[in-house]
Amino acid sequence: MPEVTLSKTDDHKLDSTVQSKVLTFLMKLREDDSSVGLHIEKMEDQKDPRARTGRVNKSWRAVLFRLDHDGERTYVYTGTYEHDEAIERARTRVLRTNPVTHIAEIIDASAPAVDAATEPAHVAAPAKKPSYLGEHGYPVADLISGLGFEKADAARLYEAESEDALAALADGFENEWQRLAILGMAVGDTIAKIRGDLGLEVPDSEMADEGGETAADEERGDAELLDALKSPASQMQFTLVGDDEELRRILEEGDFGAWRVFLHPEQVRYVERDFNGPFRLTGGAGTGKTVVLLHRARRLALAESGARVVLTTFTKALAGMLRRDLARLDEGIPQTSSLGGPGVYVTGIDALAAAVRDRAGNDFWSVGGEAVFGAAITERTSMVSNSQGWDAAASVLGDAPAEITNPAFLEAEYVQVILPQRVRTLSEYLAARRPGRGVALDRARRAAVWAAVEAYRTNAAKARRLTWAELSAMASAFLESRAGEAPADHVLIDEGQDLSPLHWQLVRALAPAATNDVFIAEDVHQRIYGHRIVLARYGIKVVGRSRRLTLNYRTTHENLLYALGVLEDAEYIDTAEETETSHGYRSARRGPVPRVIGSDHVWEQTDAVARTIADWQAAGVGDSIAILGRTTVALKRLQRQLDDRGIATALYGEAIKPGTPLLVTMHSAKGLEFSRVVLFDVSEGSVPLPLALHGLTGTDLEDAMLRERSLLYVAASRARDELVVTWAGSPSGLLRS
Ligand SMILES: Nc1ncnc2c1ncn2[C@@H]1O[C@H](COP(=O)(O)OP(=O)(O)OP(=O)(O)O)[C@@H](O)[C@H]1O
Repeated sequence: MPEVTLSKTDDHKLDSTVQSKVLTFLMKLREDDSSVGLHIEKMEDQKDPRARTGRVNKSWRAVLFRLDHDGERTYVYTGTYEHDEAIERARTRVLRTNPVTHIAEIIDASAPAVDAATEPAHVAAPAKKPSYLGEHGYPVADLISGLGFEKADAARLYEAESEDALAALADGFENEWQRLAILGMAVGDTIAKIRGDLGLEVPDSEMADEGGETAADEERGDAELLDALKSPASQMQFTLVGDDEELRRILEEGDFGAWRVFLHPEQVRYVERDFNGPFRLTGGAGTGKTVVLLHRARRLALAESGARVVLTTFTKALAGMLRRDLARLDEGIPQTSSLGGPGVYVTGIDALAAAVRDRAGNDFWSVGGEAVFGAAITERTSMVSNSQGWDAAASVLGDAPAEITNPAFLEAEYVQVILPQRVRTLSEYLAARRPGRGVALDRARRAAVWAAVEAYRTNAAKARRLTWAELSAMASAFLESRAGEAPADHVLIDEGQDLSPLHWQLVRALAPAATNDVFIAEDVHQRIYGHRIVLARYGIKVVGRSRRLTLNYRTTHENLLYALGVLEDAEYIDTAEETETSHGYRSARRGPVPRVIGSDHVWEQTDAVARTIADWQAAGVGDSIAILGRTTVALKRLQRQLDDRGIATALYGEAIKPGTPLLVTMHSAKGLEFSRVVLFDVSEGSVPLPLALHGLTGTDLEDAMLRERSLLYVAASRARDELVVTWAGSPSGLLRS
């Protein structure tokens, strides 16, 4: 039975009847390639002796390459085309191992070859106009002997006069590695970095000579090619199919399922590598961090039977998506619904604290109470948000300065200082360190704050309520008291930037320090909850153990630039206390420049939104449209107004007819993506939301402003293809002029 390796194709764009014929064809091929009806045929004058076509139906042909080794046969399927085009491709394309990088690639051997005698340096000489690559220190010889470009291709790239022109050329190249290398050069990566990103370990001395003869490479053995197909850089484009079901899924899902199969070599590295302690993967919105986490969770769960893997994130909704996507990735991954059980336990971080409580039984209230409150407490029956109860507690402070009577200040002090340090008495509070807290507190002020804390705790005890932050603190304390009985071997965290100190303490207590104990995906630019924190303070040391992903899979280049523009003018410090940069992000896809529509009046803005949606729907893009707004109230009002204009929409979470545009708050949009997005009412007075800044001063105010900026970035980075931003009156100060 032959094996089939699929290359990334555009087959999902084919008519569905042709697609189903392709599936039947490939299933038959896997069964028996000599079966009548497949018509596996060679071409006249074909450039690659391995090339074949196969009959999908009367008008369509599959283009294949046949490899034989050790009595085994493998077909590399490269797509289905109309008869004549298929014949032409099979005649002219060569599947080979790149002589420099050993990546498997498909080249067009009909392209006129550049004279082999031409010195590489002279290839670029005819370009009289300024060359972007030339001016940015990429010698043409390096493109050829460092990255493996053909001379003719290197010459073509040298003709690009700007970064944009260079990036635009990427689309015309047939192989993933070529497109990524070009995008890398467009954003200024060195050749060494590009090689590193592609996972090319071959030392320079082992590379082929500059301009090595490609004809000789065509004759390399099938065995070598089969080997090359397995390299990480080749696996971005080629995948060996395990069974017919997998074959069907890959063909049907096309681009949407690509994340399951065609990982970037860097993603593969972070999935496969073992780390001796915590590791942090950073990267902008859409750079595939969650995809790495999902694959890594699978890897860890399947590597060792009985492994207990916890996969967690900030919200319940995001955890639900992780659970769904893990099953999508591989139904065979054992998922467990109980903490401490073998398999992957996927849940939100607060639910994780609740799982520790439920597993612990009565001891939880005595051990946790003692550690956090100074004495055992009786069971609390009502779980409430961290903000609840501070208004009443603040009232005991009478006419103390506004800085410390502000409920948001008190809540932050409690969650960032008092609970993480398990401060139980006034004297402990007087001695507590308050790093990163802007408002200075002398003895008298600390005593006043402590009085508010005591009132808060007394009120909560009476009402038998507990906040999620307190629950986390108690859960960590409980786990610490049971050293040697930790319920997890590996904890993987998504959206790490949003977790609070108490969450990190919980993470630390869940899995003992060991190989692959903690793996964090985070993007500090997307911190929309909580405060700036330093991980090392909570026993998680990631300094020097952090890497960054830069290739954006989600949005077009144009949308990416726009979203990144929102971050300009602000400084972001990450959890390892390093300044986060947005430098080097790139996207392989192109699309229209985002449109900003300003209106004098609110009703004009609504008209503009209605027109935009109607245009998209008229153009047949009914699917995957979202309108993102700052608050649910504003979105509900807009929904009524759009309804009056004949545009039906649905609030996110409601059962809807497929194709209905969704109204989503910017917060809920985290983790989602849509083809077309309207960012609604990014006006002064709406974004930042005055209520989110109310009463805050000093660092708390700065932090809240940063969160508002991040929220806009999160929202802008949800659009895959098209982005429209609207405002009324005056634009938000967070929008770029
Ligand atoms: N190797 C890949 N091939 C194709 N698509 C990919 C790949 N990796 C990720 N994607 C797709 O890119 C999009 C973004 O991926 P993902 O959600 O993992 O990014 P992220 O970095 O976690 O984003 P965010 O920070 O915005 O949540 C998803 O649609 C995902 O399926």
